[in-house]
Amino acid sequence: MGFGTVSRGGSSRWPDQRLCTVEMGPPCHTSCLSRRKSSSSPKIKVDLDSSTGIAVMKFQSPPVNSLSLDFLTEFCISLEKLEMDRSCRGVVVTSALPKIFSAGLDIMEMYGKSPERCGEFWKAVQEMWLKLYGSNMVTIAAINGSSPAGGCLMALTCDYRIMAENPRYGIGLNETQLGIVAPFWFKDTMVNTVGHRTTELALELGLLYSAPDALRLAWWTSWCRRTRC
Ligand SMILES: CC/C=C\C/C=C\C/C=C\CC/C=C/CC(=O)SCCNC(=O)CCNC(=O)[C@H](O)C(C)(C)COP(=O)(O)OP(=O)(O)OC[C@H]1O[C@@H](n2cnc3c(N)ncnc32)[C@H](O)[C@@H]1OP(=O)(O)O
Repeated sequence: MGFGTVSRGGSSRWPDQRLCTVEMGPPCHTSCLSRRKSSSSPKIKVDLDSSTGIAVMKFQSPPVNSLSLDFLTEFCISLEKLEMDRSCRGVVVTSALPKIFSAGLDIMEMYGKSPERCGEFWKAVQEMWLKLYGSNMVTIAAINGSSPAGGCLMALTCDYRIMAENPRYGIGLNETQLGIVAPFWFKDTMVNTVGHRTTELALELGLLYSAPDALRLAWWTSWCRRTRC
């Protein structure tokens, strides 16, 4: 499947300044509650605070938030709904599970399935990327756990990234370590963030980075010491 032109940002919902901090705590006052809209699908929970215009999209698909066809479909529908809500200016994607942001593409979707099902799955992967990359909202990945391969793609596709520091959390396009090749547009998304040389090395070796190492290579807008964002 080819790609059309992707528009990125360019709406009044974009702030002029780079966004460096994200308020992710509970509502400060009960009056805030009335301005919160929540929706939940089996794998994704969305909370939109209309007073700030910030939505938090939490992945809740145990054990590892793998990107199955169902997950990707729910993700695209949730993002579309936020896109249509003019009160929403930005969205934070994060995980409700401990230790895992997303394990990437669901391996079980790529094994023993019919060509039709494979086609549907692959289209959903591309759709996720197109919708996230082309979003008019400010998109932020709050990476509170491991994020290999497709999980890393999702984070790289956002405008900004913040990662929790924990030596057990790794992020990267590690497909080479798995004996598969990262598709060219996975690679391009990484090049856009960290440049050619770093991407070349990372993909050749299938590297997973810790938060401080990734920060050194300019992956992040910010990082935090708390293990849970
Ligand atoms: C169909 C395609 C058709 C056309 C496309 C054409 C071309 C495209 C070709 C190739 C695509 C290339 C792109 C690939 C991108 C990807 O994302 S591939 C997926 C890569 N991800 C991984 O390999 C992740 C592997 N998992 C881990 O490293 C660890 O599980 C993780 C660090 C995430 C968590 O570790 P831990 O907390 O110790 O948990 P466990 O390892 O014990 O795992 C718990 C259970 O979760 C299952 N699981 C883990 N990862 C996945 C996954 N990606 N998909 C499905 N299931 C997963 C794991 O098996 C355990 O299950 P169990 O409890 O044993 O039942």
